[in-house]
Amino acid sequence: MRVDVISIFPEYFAPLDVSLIGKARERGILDVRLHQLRDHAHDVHRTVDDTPYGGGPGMVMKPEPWGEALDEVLAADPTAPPRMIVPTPSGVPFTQKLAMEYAAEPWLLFTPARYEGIDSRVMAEYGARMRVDEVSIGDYVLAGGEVAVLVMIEAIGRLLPGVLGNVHSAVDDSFAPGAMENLLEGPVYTKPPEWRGHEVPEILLSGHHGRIARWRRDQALRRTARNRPELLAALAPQSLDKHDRQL
Ligand SMILES: Oc1ccccc1-c1ccno1
Repeated sequence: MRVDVISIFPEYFAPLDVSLIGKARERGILDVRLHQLRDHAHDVHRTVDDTPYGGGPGMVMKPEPWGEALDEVLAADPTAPPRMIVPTPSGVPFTQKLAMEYAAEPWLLFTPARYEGIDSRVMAEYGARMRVDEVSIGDYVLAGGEVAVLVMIEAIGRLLPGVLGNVHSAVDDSFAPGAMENLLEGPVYTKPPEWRGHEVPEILLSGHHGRIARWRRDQALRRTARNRPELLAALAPQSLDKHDRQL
């Protein structure tokens, strides 16, 4: 997968050089290319923003630098454009389902904005040429979209074939399709069996895989009921068995 990011702070993406995503890049699974938006602002101050038409607080990102930067990226393959993702508090929710959809794409283009956002004519111009998604990573306001892009690249990148060492990790994720879909993951334990007087639940040392799976599902249901009751309410009734309903 190719991923292009246009930003005035490309240095924000240094974390993509390390750990899981860094290794995926080294192995050629992920090809991340960063572009400095200011290289496409040609005045002496390399200006990328201006005051909003109609008044109001803050500044809006000018269309010209974005247009030049986007045209340069798209020139790589004009016949098969990327999917453009615009992080914004006003976007559709970024979910595991959307991450899986994006993980199937050959080319993604992220356009993190600062200030009050990008002049809307940019999305109108490029929306006529390719799929442009406005996406939110949550109901809060950031100083800019770079952190949102980091979140999305990690969530998408870990789903690419060959990135996760243990294929089951992605399948067993919270929110991944399957038996635990829309349930939060329960508690996890590792050695030592006792630590500061806290013992590992006996069932996990029993070797009874069926009972262990049942215990883990119970713990997932309890944690989901406690922390995200709306997810439990949204579960299809047939996805809860007789035992689940007794909890
Ligand atoms: O708060 C933001 C500011 C700029 C770009 C994106 C965001 C955002 C907030 C939540 N998801 O995206």
